[in-house]
Amino acid sequence: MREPFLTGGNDHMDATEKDIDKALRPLSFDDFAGQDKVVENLKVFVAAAKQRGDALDHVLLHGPPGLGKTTLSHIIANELQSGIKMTSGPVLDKPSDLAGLLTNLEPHDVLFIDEIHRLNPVVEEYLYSAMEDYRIDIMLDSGPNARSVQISLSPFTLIGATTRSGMLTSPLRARFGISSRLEYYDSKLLTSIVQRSSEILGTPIYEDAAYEIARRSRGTPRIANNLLRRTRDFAQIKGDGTITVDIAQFALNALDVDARGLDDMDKRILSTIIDKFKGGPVGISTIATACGEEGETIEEVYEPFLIQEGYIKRTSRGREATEHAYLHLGRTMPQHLRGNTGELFS
Ligand SMILES: Nc1ncnc2c1ncn2[C@@H]1O[C@H](COP(=O)(O)OP(=O)(O)OP(=O)(O)O)[C@@H](O)[C@H]1O
Ligand SMILES: [Mg+2]
Repeated sequence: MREPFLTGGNDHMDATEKDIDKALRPLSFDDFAGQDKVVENLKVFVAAAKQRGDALDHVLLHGPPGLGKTTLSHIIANELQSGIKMTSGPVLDKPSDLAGLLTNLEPHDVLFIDEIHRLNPVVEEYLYSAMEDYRIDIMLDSGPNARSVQISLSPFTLIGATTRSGMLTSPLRARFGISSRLEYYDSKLLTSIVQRSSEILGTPIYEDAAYEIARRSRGTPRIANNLLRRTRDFAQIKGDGTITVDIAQFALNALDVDARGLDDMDKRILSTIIDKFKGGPVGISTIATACGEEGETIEEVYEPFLIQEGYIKRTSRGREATEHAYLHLGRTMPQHLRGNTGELFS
């Protein structure tokens, strides 16, 4: 398993870490760095809905973990000056769970459903009429006494977040009027995020040190903030509390984050493809078994970055390591594999 602080949400954190996490979270569009196009559009849609006195249309936010989907949802609710209720796909077990949440919404409130690709299909059916007509039909009793009652809901905005938009059913996807994809951040943006976070934490940091953390954060603000927190520990214990580039390099090496931001599991995936499967093509489930990780996690968390950075290729026959991956691991790509460009197939 990958170090938990690099991947998942904040479930593993203790109270203080959660407080820090909260303090670092941007609260308005203006605090939110990057994703310019997404943010510009959302600003317009929010302002227009407010001006008309309507609920904002339903929003789907998709993209790899840690890029700001949950953060943006809170920002949207803040900017709408509306309340927000949070839940997640796997938690909504029964239609009554959903009905309970929906009937408690005030007009124009936001209902945030994380991991919306993991909704129970029965619950999902109920969501359709809620999204479309702001009403739900609930069955009372069963057998001969069964009857359905219709409950009207306040106009609300559903914000769905997912790392796997491909797994959404098309009826659900079609009910989102707004769909935004978050992309990985470049090092410059991440540098400014690291600088902002250090300021909030009260930790002095040199710009080159912020950049060092940024460029080794897999394009992901959550990872940048986590690496910053750990680097701050090293600065406190091994230095005078200020984060210099030397401290940053020392900390990142100690955390097994390499010069390109690849961590232990990334490297394990690449070396598996190269050493065990002669560079591929090899299927994701085979890679997963060989690496001792869930296939889903590899597909959601690791692979998108490795593909974007050009270390692996998805072909019709599976995943292949690129020459870039061979070089990064200090290997030479066999002559017969060079120029063997598999077609992009997803
Ligand atoms: N644009 C940004 N500017 C500054 N900080 C950001 C930005 N985006 C995300 N963050 C920080 O990164 C952390 C992770 O963001 P968030 O929890 O919103 O990601 P997510 O996309 O919901 O991830 P997951 O898919 O794992 O739920 C947040 O705590 C926030 O502080
Ligand atoms: Mg989230």
